[in-house]
Amino acid sequence: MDSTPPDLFAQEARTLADARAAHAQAGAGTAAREALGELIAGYERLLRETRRLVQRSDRAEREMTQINQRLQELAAELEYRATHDPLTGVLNRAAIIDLVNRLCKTHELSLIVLDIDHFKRVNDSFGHPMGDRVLMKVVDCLRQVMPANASLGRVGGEEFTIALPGRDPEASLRIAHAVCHAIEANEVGLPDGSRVTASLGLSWLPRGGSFDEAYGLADQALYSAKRAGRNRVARAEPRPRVLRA
Ligand SMILES: Nc1nc2c(ncn2[C@@H]2O[C@H](COP(=O)(O)OP(=O)(O)OP(=O)(O)O)[C@@H](O)[C@H]2O)c(=O)[nH]1
Repeated sequence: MDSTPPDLFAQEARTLADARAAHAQAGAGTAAREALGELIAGYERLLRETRRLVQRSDRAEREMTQINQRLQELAAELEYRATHDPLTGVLNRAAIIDLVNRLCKTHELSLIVLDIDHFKRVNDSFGHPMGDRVLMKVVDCLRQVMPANASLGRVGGEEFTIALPGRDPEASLRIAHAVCHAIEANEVGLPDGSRVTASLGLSWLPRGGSFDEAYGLADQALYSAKRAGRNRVARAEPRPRVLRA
């Protein structure tokens, strides 16, 4: 198939060819022939200049399209960097807080706060890069067990939060236990073969809550789980739903 673009000035080129032919046939030395010759030269110059301007504007349009595309890519990259944790790729603190606050307006919501147990020991015994590796492995594991509509964020060094919108307290508790077991069963490859475990605090709020409220309750529960021996789930008393009369 011919991919050459149609000549925008085909009509003008034909007119010029006709004028050249008329010029060739006009009687030599006549004023009309001379005037036609000047007209043809001027028309040729105009046509050449117009073609050049059109080419330049086409090139500028292509460059603008490329710049626009690059700008869109950069904006998406910037948005991603502003909302994600660079190490693990999960939502960062500000982004998960924002998301939970939005979800709370329309959903009842459970919040899990998860803290890796004795994580300092991992860093101290095997070095910071191994600590980073454990964080990434834990996130991989969480992604595998979390329900599809759950959201995961990193709220602190070795502390993550999972938002579970639209789940009742019992279903959320089952998910929290599944998460806790999955982390314990996960092979993270520590040099001494030891397991990594986590403690989890769980809170549940009816629609209309906030991140601060859900996090405060889950954090207290997490503290209880740590005090009770770690590698377990503790939950805050679910705040009762307000039922319409
Ligand atoms: N490798 C690595 N370590 C981190 C990162 N952020 C925080 N930490 C470390 O996480 C550790 C947290 O330790 P602690 O708050 O004492 O808690 P813990 O040792 O997990 O003890 P418990 O929570 O009581 O079970 C500290 O050693 C921090 O340096 C990180 O991005 N990478």
